[in-house]
Amino acid sequence: MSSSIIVLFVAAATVFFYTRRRSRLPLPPGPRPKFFTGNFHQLPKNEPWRMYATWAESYGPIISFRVPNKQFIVLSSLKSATELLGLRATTYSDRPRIWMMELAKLNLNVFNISFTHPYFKTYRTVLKNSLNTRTIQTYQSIQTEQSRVLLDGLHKDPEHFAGHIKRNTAAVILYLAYGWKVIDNDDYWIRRLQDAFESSAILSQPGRWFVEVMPSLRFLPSWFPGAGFKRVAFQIGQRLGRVNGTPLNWTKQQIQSGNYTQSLVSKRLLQEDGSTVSAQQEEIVTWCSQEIYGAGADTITSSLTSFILAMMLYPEVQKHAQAEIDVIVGQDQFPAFKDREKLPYIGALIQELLRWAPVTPQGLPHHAMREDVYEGYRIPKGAIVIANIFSVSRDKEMYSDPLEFRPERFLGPSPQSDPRKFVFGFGHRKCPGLHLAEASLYLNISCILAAFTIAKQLDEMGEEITPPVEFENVGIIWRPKPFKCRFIPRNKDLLATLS
Ligand code: HEM
Repeated sequence: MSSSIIVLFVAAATVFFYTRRRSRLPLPPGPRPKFFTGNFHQLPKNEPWRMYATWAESYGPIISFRVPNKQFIVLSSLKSATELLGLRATTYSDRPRIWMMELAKLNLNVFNISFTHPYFKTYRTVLKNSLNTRTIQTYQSIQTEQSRVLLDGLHKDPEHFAGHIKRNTAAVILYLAYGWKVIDNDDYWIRRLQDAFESSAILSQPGRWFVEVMPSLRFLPSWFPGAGFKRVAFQIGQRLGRVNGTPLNWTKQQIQSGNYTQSLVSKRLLQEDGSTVSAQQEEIVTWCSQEIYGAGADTITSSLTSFILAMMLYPEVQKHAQAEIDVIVGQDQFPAFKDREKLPYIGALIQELLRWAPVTPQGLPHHAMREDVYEGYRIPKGAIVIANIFSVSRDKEMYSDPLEFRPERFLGPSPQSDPRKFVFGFGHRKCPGLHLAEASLYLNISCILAAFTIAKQLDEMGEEITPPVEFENVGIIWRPKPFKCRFIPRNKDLLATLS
């Protein structure tokens, strides 16, 4: 009896002292907060990752700051991001709660869903099954078809190159998600989905909604003065729900008619014995298919637009890549998927593109599910943990002259660190679309380089105009600001095969 009491006493004392020791540990260093508002006043509305990078220069690779009701930890080195978000994934794979998303009833979407929600694992399985390296091979024919449409658009209407790129990425995703074939530039669904996703981005806009600072406000009735945020959330939620149900219902009708194309939705809804799936399974398919559009279209579009900008600014890189294509593929055909392994410079160019212009410079926020200790610092339970992909991509110890676009850095006997270790995120939340993204980038980039030379615009005197290299963020996506360029055909015979 007495020995059990001693054991219990020792255990309790150990827990007590250990917890005290942990909670006495300091938070990672960071800018001095104000008493009530924390560091809110220092956070810019746009490109916050630049501010985090500046702080990291003063305070080191692990920093902390706070805004009312939220503690942030920002990881600016590959080591810290990998060790926490990757190696300790069971602690860091949750997402922070966004109350406006919950009020709009959008919290079950793939990006926001809690790691502990029973749907989480099923989402990842559905996405993995549709986006793994083997399955994406079945999308090669639609990718090739849409790549030809893109080249044709760039040839006939180069001024609107951004629109052609957008159509290309959206068309591939709508096809693989729903079996829907885009046949013109002004596709009804692309317009509606785009519109819906852009309007929903304001729900998670940092600093916009006071309810994120004072969550108890969510209990106010929507008619109450000052509860306008609830009406906004409700309206956006309703609107998105209506838009998102439409393509899924279309696929269901196609399945019922017996005349349908295999897609993520059809594979999930169609039981082998012909029976219908449960409402819960249908809900899972609805979220997964709509989020594939939300996640896939804008990201690849941003990267392809950055590619056009980089080729215009670095003509010697462009020439090198074109020379590789000409030698390996020849000048009488477009590069195909079968040529991918034989084009190492194109592979390195894509790595450099992902590093030089990271599509999501601060990824998506992770959430600490329990208190943790790292390098002598305390990471409190509930902290929002951000991997600053932007800082890592500009880390001078990993990348010499990081602002330069230099694919060579990934070639030769001692290549620099592969950016795919961080640009697609970490741990159990790592991007499930990375293989599809890389395949799309490969095909479109190699075909564009085979067909055109991308060049700067000319002024009235025939002199080249160098546009400023300016990026903007739309939600979490970073993309070049609109710019002009020329697509000079390299091979008229090859382009003639498009018509
Ligand atoms: C260049 C293209 C892309 C980049 C750079 C990119 C990057 C990322 C990053 C950084 C995350 C957050 C990971 C984390 O939380 O640690 C993410 C999540 C995600 N991505 Fe991508 N992505 C790209 C393309 C795609 C594509 C094409 C798809 C689908 C077809 C896709 C689907 C998703 C989904 C569903 C998530 C949410 C995963 C979750 O929260 O569990 N992404 N992506």
